[in-house]
Amino acid sequence: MAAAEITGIPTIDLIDFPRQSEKLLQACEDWGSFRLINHDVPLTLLSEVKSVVRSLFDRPDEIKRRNTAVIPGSGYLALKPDYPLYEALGLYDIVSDNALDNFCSQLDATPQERETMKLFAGKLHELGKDLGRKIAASVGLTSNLFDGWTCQFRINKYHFTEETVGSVGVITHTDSSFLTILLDDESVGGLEVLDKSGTFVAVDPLPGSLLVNLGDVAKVWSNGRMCNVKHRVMCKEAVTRFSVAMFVLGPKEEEAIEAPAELLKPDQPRVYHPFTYNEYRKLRIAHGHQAGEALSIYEVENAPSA
Ligand SMILES: O=C(O)CCC(=O)C(=O)O
Ligand SMILES: [Fe+2]
Repeated sequence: MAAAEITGIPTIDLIDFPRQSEKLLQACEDWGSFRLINHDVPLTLLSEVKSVVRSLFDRPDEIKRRNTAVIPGSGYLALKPDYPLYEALGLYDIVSDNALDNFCSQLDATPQERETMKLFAGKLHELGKDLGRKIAASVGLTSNLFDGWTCQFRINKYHFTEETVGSVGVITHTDSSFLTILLDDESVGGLEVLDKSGTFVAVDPLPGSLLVNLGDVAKVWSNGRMCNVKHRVMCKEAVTRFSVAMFVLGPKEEEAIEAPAELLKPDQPRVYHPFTYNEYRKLRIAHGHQAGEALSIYEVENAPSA
């Protein structure tokens, strides 16, 4: 019997390392998106986080509006006439106890809700750092790649109804981060990633798993080898959808993002000039670029196009 055709994003089993190192690299290069199974974030914590998220969005409007942005786009995003299905709350710098406490206070979180968010932030931060080491190892580097990097949470609510089935929840974009760990909805689908042939592929829910999407910083760090996956969220059914994204953005402040020297070869010279994350984020927003187009500004002339 012919082998079944494999469709959809790859699955990475975190307890099968270093055996899956090559598969991880392939997933980063071919898709820029993969499911993570056998992570060590307890399932009970995942479902507690989902309850906290539902309850935070149920707060009155004036409370949600206290969740102001620390950097552009990092705070509360209300439903808008031209963007009517998507609402979000944000927490910039999940690693700082201060920022986490601030976020919880703004939203009048109960002590138990605070505890859940703190536990979840800690677990996801550790998972992020583990992925950083594994991605570095997959290209032959021994590095605590994400140590000291800034991480941001965005908590998403999609107001899907009968009338909105078939319309766009979030438009096609890339994440500006190195990578994003996503706790997607355990039962409501809608996320789609663009594959290499330019076709959107549905990412179906898999309860208990997490999802990783690589962003623009990963493309630069890998000298153009890894894919900053374009993705969008479509309304497929009339059920409210929730997700939580943790963006591993980039090194703090003035530290530049660039491909490490070990990844450069005589026939693979540097593709992008170094830049800082904040500089890039500002540029992306200023140009209204959503899908990594701003990276072209940093392209090194005459380098092979990525
Ligand atoms: O909700 C999702 O599944 C995806 C959200 C997303 O792409 C984002 O927050 O950048
Ligand atoms: Fe995204």
